[in-house]
Amino acid sequence: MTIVLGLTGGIASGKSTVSKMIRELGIRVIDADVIAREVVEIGKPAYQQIVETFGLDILLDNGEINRGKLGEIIFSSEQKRLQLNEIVHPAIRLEMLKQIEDEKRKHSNAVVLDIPLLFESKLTYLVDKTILVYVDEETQLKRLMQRNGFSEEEAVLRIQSQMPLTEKRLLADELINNNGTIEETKKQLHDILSYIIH
Ligand SMILES: CC(C)(COP(=O)(O)OP(=O)(O)OC[C@H]1O[C@@H](n2cnc3c(N)ncnc32)[C@H](O)[C@@H]1O)[C@@H](O)C(=O)NCCC(=O)NCCS
Ligand SMILES: Nc1ncnc2c1ncn2[C@@H]1O[C@H](COP(=O)(O)OP(=O)(O)OP(=O)(O)O)[C@@H](O)[C@H]1O
Repeated sequence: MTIVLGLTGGIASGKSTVSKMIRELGIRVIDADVIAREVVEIGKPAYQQIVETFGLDILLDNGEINRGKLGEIIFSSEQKRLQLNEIVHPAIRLEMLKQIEDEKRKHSNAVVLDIPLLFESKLTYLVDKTILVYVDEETQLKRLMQRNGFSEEEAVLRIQSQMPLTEKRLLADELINNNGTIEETKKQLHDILSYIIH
């Protein structure tokens, strides 16, 4: 039996940092953000729908989607964000399901889905257990501004487009507090995995 773990968090809460640690243990991680990029490549059905919905202005000179520009649009309008979600989420979900099935066929002990919107998109049915990487609001804002070079306003808009981490904490099976050092986070992860995966 392959156990399917859902790794989630908020924007810049540390999911990628934790998923890298998981990969280092030899466990396969399926990254929803990577899949989200692949399903909107030129020529894919979702690409066409995005251009029809948001117009040619959101394209770069080479025809690819200008992610910075599309981000500005969808993180400042809930209606636009829901429109984009409706276009891309079904394709992301299908691809994630396919990759989970691949891993089950290989009889791996465990596979991890790294997916920021696990709770918002009600996708917990895909996984056996959920692990939340959380930080306090101040740390989240600071790390997001630093990593992406966003102004406070841009960073706040993105954080507010997701379910608050305080709410996600009530929904998750396991919690990793990532306010501290990388080593402290790694220890929590190892403790959780050694208890879940035998
Ligand atoms: C708007 C886009 C083009 C911005 O691209 P960009 O390269 O700047 O950011 P990236 O994709 O790396 O996402 C960064 C983080 O933003 C957050 N985020 C992304 N999309 C959304 C969304 N629709 N709602 C809430 N938060 C989101 C997530 O925490 C994600 O980890 C891109 O995020 C996108 O296509 N989003 C829609 C698909 C989606 O929902 N992805 C989230 C995982 S399923
Ligand atoms: N414990 C930590 N101490 C200091 N910095 C950290 C820690 N954990 C993560 N970071 C930094 O915070 C930023 C956000 O972390 P990371 O990219 O892992 O978040 P994420 O949840 O994957 O983000 P996203 O939702 O945008 O994909 C990165 O710049 C990362 O290097």
